[in-house]
Amino acid sequence: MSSPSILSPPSTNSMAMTSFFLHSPKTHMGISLREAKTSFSSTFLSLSVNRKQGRKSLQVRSVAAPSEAITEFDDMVSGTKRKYYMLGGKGGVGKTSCAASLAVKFANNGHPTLVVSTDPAHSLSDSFAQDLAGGTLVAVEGPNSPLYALEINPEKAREEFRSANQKNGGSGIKDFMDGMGLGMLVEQLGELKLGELLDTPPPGLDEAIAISKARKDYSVIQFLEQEQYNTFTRIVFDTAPTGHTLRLLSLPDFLDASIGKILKLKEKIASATSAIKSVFGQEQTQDNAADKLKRLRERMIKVRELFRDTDSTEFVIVTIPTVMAVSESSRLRASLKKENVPVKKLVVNQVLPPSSSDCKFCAMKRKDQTRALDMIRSDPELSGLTMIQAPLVDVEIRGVPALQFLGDIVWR
Ligand SMILES: Nc1ncnc2c1ncn2[C@@H]1O[C@H](COP(=O)(O)OP(=O)(O)OP(=O)(O)O)[C@@H](O)[C@H]1O
Repeated sequence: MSSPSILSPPSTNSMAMTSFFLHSPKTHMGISLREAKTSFSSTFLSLSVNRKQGRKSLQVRSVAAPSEAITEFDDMVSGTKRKYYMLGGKGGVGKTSCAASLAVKFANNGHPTLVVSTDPAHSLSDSFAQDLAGGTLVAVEGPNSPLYALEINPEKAREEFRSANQKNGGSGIKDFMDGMGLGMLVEQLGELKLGELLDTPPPGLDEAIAISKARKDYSVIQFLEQEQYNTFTRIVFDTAPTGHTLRLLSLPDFLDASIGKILKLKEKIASATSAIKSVFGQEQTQDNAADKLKRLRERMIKVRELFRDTDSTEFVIVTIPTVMAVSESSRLRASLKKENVPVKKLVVNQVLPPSSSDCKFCAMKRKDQTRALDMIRSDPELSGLTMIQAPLVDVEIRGVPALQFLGDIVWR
């Protein structure tokens, strides 16, 4: 089965018109652009086929159906206050495609947007068909408003962390933690044998590194605090598969608790040293370490609040219609609930579109998917979420035009 390739740049007018040149028109299993017209009812896709240089030019115009005057996407796109969208779910279900298509759609709707991948197995570069590696902000070409992407590499950062940790005297750790924007923590905890503490990294540290990134300019805290990021009104996270994401989300709590304990210890040590020093008549050297730690703790609380703030943050679960993926999504939703992370939507990706001429394989597959969709409807964790069904399409979703096409189907 040969995949059609997308060769043309997108049309960028406000009617969400997408123009594709397709080599082959459709396959049996996935939705062809023509089938999209009848399958996913709240968007009407009016298609016209032109002959141009021997290829078919297909124009897709999407118009909101009257019954959906206020759509889910209207809600997501409205307002210039910054919003964070975190997309997560089981490996391979389409998190990156959905996150990238959402970012493109935000940018095409006037939002300067940043899309960040915290998945160790990055596929943002593949998804945008552009090299985004290197751990710095890279401009994505194509959308109407600025769209930047950032791939954070936790594996590499962890290696840096370990080798830094093995250096003598703790300066390596200090340099590395400085790079992560946590240098202050090292300075203040120098006498508490931080090296030993860091030698046995607590759960969630990988994610701390991933999220704070080797360059402090790109840590989540920086996104919150630095003026230069004020321009981004939408930040979309393509998160790592479920387990990593949960650890990441519980991290602010973990750090909060750890810093709380360290603070108490620090205060005890400070009062003990000051008692000794006063006996020997030395000047009291109680530094403001405790204050600094308190400030760090407050910043961590800010991050935690961000994850839990229903006004600014939403975690979108992405799944596919299989029993295994649905079961995992249900567990993810339960864990997110426990963490008080707001979840409203469930994207069910790769749903077979209706067809009057199913082959045996397609009919079986459809039956399977119907069972999984029913499972979602009766699942106590998932049934309350808004279900967004995204069709299995017959083109590989790569590059801005394809992402724009997917975005116009999924995010309505
Ligand atoms: N609706 C769809 N129709 C057809 N193909 C799709 C669809 N959604 C995603 N894909 C394809 O599925 C593959 C996996 O998608 P993607 O990389 O977005 O998943 P992921 O969940 O981010 O994966 P990972 O967990 O490995 O990062 C890609 O080749 C992508 O093009």
